[in-house]
Order: sequence, then structure tokens, then C-alpha cells
Amino acid sequence: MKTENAIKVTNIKKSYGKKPVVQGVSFNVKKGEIFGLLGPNGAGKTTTLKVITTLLRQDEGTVLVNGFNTLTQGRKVRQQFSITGQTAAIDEELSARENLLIFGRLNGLTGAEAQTRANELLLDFDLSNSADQALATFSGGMRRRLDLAISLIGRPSILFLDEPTTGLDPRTRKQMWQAIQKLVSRGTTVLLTTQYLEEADSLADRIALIDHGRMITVGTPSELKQQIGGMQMRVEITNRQKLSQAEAIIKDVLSLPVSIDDRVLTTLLDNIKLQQVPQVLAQLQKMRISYTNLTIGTPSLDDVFMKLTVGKN
Ligand SMILES: Nc1ncnc2c1ncn2[C@@H]1O[C@H](COP(=O)(O)OP(=O)(O)OP(=O)(O)O)[C@@H](O)[C@H]1O
Repeated sequence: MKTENAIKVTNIKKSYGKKPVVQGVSFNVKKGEIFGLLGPNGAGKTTTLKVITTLLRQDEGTVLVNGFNTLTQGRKVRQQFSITGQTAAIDEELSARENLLIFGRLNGLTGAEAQTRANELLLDFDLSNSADQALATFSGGMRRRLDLAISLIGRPSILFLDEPTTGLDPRTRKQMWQAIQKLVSRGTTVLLTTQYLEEADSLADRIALIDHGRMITVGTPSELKQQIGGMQMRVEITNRQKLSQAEAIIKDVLSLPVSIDDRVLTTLLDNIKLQQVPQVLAQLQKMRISYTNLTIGTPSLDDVFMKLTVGKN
């Protein structure tokens, strides 16, 4: 079946008992893109993922995966994708290669095909050098990469990654990102859930922000950043005692709310207010309030997240 969307989610709702957990979520994932489902704890990301992957049945709405309906064509749907983090069956006593061979055979490959595929995947995920070591000696990052490799044995067209880098250190996390980008460059569509804004920002082509089971917004990372308004000014004041004085100056000159985090004052600026920044600086200088850092730039995805979900949890 030819469809432009790998995944089409239309108005799905799901409650546990009387508790609504997903309350009308809709989005499409285009073929070949990395789509991020982003939201705070308990937002409904995992539940949405379970509905798409047929582990749960939604109460309302439809989900099409490569055109197949999750409610009526579950088996066809399950042939379209793979999920990582589900390889609890990995055998610790065996090596990475042996595990790949077993999963290859389980996926219906012949012995020779499984060997070839295992070699390709070991190479792709930088595991060739440690391929024959017992898994017990593997680091967290190596395990995640093996997990990713195993989920790709059957060459799925869609891959679901549920919080793929939770608990990894920053360096290992970057290695995982590279591995994910590599497989997308070969045509796999990826839907990932994450609580890390940085991860969504650097990996996802588009992001759906969900909170309390509702879609708050969807767009590219830069579209989301634009949603909360043009630019952002951050001033780090040298002397903490002058903080409230500096805050008063910014509020007075720009007539805008100011948020404070430690010694940093942050204000969101539209184009008109942006022109008035020199007046703020002049006032600070006049009052002998010095600063150690000053930036004006687009807000981070973190700011978008805080602004759109703040106070709701
Ligand atoms: N089997 C269940 N029975 C009852 N409530 C559940 C069940 N599974 C999840 N929930 C509740 O549904 C809500 C959404 O959970 P879900 O796991 O989808 O959120 P999430 O966005 O994936 O959160 P996290 O980032 O913490 O994994 C939470 O309040 C959770 O407590």
C-alpha cells in the first residue's frame, strides 16, 4: 500500500478506568523523517506509543501505520515496525554477535543470511571490535547500540524509540544520536519519545509537544521556538545584590515580564522591544550595574517547553 505518511494518528483517546490519559491526539509522521513526541512525565507519550504499536487499543480515533489500521489490521501493522528497548531476551552469557545471530534466525533469516546481517549491523553500530566479547562486559552505551542493531535485523520501515538515551552520559548519548541519524539516512522512519529537549532539538525533523494527554503544538524545532516570540535577552548580573534593581530597570524600560534564574535575567523580546535594548544597557551602566554575560538570540526549546507546559503540571 502506498501512502505518504508512515503513521497517521487521528484524534485518539484513551482512559485508564475513569482517568483520561490521551485526550484527542492527532499527528502524521512522514516517511523518512524523525518525529519526536516530547512531553513531561505522565504526559501520555508511552500510552500513545502503545496505541500506535497495537499494545493497547484506543477508546476512540484511528491510527494508520503505512496505511494499515491498528484496530482491524494489527498483524499487518506489526510487520511494519520494530521497537527498541524490548530486547529483555538478550542473553548476557553470549556475545553481541551470537545474540544478533539468534535474533536473525528468530526473524526468519537463514544461517548464512543471519551471519551477513550480523556483520553489517556490528559494523554500522561500531561494535565490530567487541563483537565476540560476552555481553556482561558491555557498557550501557554499547548495550543500547546492540539493542538498536537487534531491532533493525528485519529491516523495519518504521522504528519506535522509547526514550533511547535515558541514563546515558552525554558522550554516549551523542553516539546514539549518530547511530539513529545514520539509519534514517538509509530510509527508516523514526518515532521517538523523549524528555530531553536537547535530544528532540538535534534529532527530530518535527516535534509534537504533549502535556496531560493533549497535543499542545507540533512543528519543526525552529517553528516551535518562533511560537514563543522572536528573540530572547539574557543578562547575567555580576553582583547578586543588584539583581532586583536590574530587574526593575528592564521592566521599566521594556514593560515586559522578566524571569530570574540565579543571577540571570531573561526577557522575551518582539521586534519593537529589541530596538530598545540599548536603552536598558544605558540604564544599567548609569546605575553602575555590571554584567558578566549578555546574549540576545532565539530561545531554546527548553524555553518553549517551559512556556507551553509551565504551571500545568
Ligand atoms: N496501566 C495503567 N493504569 C493506570 N494508569 C496508567 C497506566 N499506564 C499509565 N498510566 C497513567 O497514565 C498517565 C500517562 O502515562 P504515560 O506512561 O503514557 O506517560 P509518559 O508521557 O510516557 O510519561 P513518562 O515520561 O513518565 O514515561 C500517567 O499519569 C500514568 O500514571
